[in-house]
Amino acid sequence: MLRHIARRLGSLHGQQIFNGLKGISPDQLLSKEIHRHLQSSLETISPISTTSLWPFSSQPRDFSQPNSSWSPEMRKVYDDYIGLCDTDSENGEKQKGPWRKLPSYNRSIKYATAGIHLSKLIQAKARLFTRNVKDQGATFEYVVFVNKEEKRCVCVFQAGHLLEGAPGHVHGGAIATIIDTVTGTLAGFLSGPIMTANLNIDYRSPMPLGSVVLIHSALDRIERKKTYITCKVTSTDESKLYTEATALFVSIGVGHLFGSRN
Ligand SMILES: CCCCCCCCCC(=O)SCCNC(=O)CCNC(=O)[C@H](O)C(C)(C)COP(=O)(O)OP(=O)(O)OC[C@H]1O[C@@H](n2cnc3c(N)ncnc32)[C@H](O)[C@@H]1OP(=O)(O)O
Repeated sequence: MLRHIARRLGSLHGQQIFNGLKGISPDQLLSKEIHRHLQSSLETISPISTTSLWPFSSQPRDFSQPNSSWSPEMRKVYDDYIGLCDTDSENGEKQKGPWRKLPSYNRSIKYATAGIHLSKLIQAKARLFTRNVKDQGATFEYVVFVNKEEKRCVCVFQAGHLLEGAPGHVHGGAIATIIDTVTGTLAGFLSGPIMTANLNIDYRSPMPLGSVVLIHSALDRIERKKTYITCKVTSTDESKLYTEATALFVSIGVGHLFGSRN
């Protein structure tokens, strides 16, 4: 079964996992041995900072590209950060910038289900929570820029009209969702595969629907398997504080995703 899973992962990562499975007899497939093989195979896989985790297509759609729903404010902040990313100079040389825009896809690996077999229907329809509404601008419009050297990231987030909680304002759960996403993206970028263990949020000011805000996340510390991230949500000029948060992410082995705690 796991050999089949590795094949279905396809492309780069699946092939690397599959190579790690060669020579394993069928009765070993569900043993602890398999988790060790998967783990050592995954150790050869580049972290998400260098390659995409997308296993289905060589050209997935990046949902964090500008679209017509973006307000001028969203577009301006995006352009400002793009200006701080790597650029190609006129003579064709790459100029290093401190920031990097991360791509954002709307699906993840469908077999990573902690051992629960998903129906074909769910496999086909599963989508990332923050990217599952087709109507552009209706929910989460966001793009994450990461600064590897400073171990921090900034997300430019435009909160759509379907995220209403208190009248005219963004739902606290939607704010928690985008904070979990951004802090989790940074933790994953720095520490590899993680899951959220704890998220503490202080809501300081109500956020009007349609707002464009910055979500600043930074590494606090790493202790063994634990990656602690701090987070502040502000207006784009940083004069107004909307939300503060701290998050703990725990590193997981591939066995955690495939149904064991190894
Ligand atoms: C592509 C787009 C990407 C977007 C990013 C999305 C990020 C979003 C990520 C999520 O939302 S994940 C979904 C929500 N999270 C979960 O469903 C996690 C469910 N919980 C678990 O699977 C496990 O409890 C968990 C992985 C969090 C911890 O696993 P273990 O309990 O096996 O951990 P372990 O026992 O090895 O503990 C490791 C350390 O973490 C500590 N720890 C674990 N859970 C903790 C907790 N809740 N609070 C504080 N400390 C905790 C634990 O005490 C220990 O500390 P020490 O190293 O000091 O001994």
